Amino acid sequence: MTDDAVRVRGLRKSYRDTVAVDGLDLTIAHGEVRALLGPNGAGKTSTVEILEGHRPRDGGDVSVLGVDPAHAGVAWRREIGIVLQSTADGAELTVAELIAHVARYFPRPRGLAETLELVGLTDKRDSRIRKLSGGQRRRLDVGLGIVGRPRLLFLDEPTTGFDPVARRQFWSTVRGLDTTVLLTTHYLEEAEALADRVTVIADGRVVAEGTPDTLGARDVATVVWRDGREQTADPAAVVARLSAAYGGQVPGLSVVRPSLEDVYLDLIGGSR
Ligand SMILES: Nc1ncnc2c1ncn2[C@@H]1O[C@H](COP(=O)(O)OP(=O)(O)OP(=O)(O)O)[C@@H](O)[C@H]1O
Repeated sequence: MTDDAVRVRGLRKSYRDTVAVDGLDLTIAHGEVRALLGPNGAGKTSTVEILEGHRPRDGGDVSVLGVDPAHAGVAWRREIGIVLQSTADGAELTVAELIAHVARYFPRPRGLAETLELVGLTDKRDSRIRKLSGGQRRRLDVGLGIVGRPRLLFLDEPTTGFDPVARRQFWSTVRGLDTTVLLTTHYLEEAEALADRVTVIADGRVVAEGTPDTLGARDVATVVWRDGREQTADPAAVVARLSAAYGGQVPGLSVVRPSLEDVYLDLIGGSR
């Protein structure tokens, strides 16, 4: 086992004249939840499909669970869980039947009850798949992705079309998993809720990487008061200083931190 679940160096992929991935580096530690963010066409899907072994690359080094996906076999594939954007097939089967069916492909699958519990579908075990709501189908997709106990789970825009309640339920499902996760999403809130680290991609390259709290100098706050403003990583100290200077209340005081969306839009600004 290598130290990292994913290690990518100088990844390149072009489609005819379009450079989709342009020298991308990515390292994901075991157990980490990593979010991949970027505008439409940034190269996220191309990158993820190369990591999944579903797309050939033009250049660069790729190691996923210690193996090059371009030459990986069945044993490696069983350690990978993939939840695509499409929804589950098998509309006439029940939830339990489909999960049990998929479980047979794996050497040591999770039990049916545990899988249903993890994705919040225990009540739906005997429902036909065609009768599930969109959000329930998506949870079933995740159930199918984790039933084989993958060491690495790919989630591609997992909550597109979810209502806010279903989205939060889904987030708690993902937080309950004990596996490395690579998540692509267009929801900044989702990245903030789930990811240990965030990688922002634009034009096929990494433009920023960090924790959701510190990405793009997000930990720098602006202290504004009636007579001035100051940027600082320690707003409490600035407020204490001002308070002493004004002898108590600081007139017109506010402390503002950029949202993850603010820093994200700033980071990709040049690529649009
Ligand atoms: N099969 C393909 N043939 C030709 N060009 C492609 C193909 N797949 C992707 N591209 C192009 O490669 C670039 C990167 O696309 P990719 O799908 O990797 O981006 P993405 O970040 O996943 O975008 P989105 O957020 O829209 O899903 C785009 O310019 C896209 O048009």
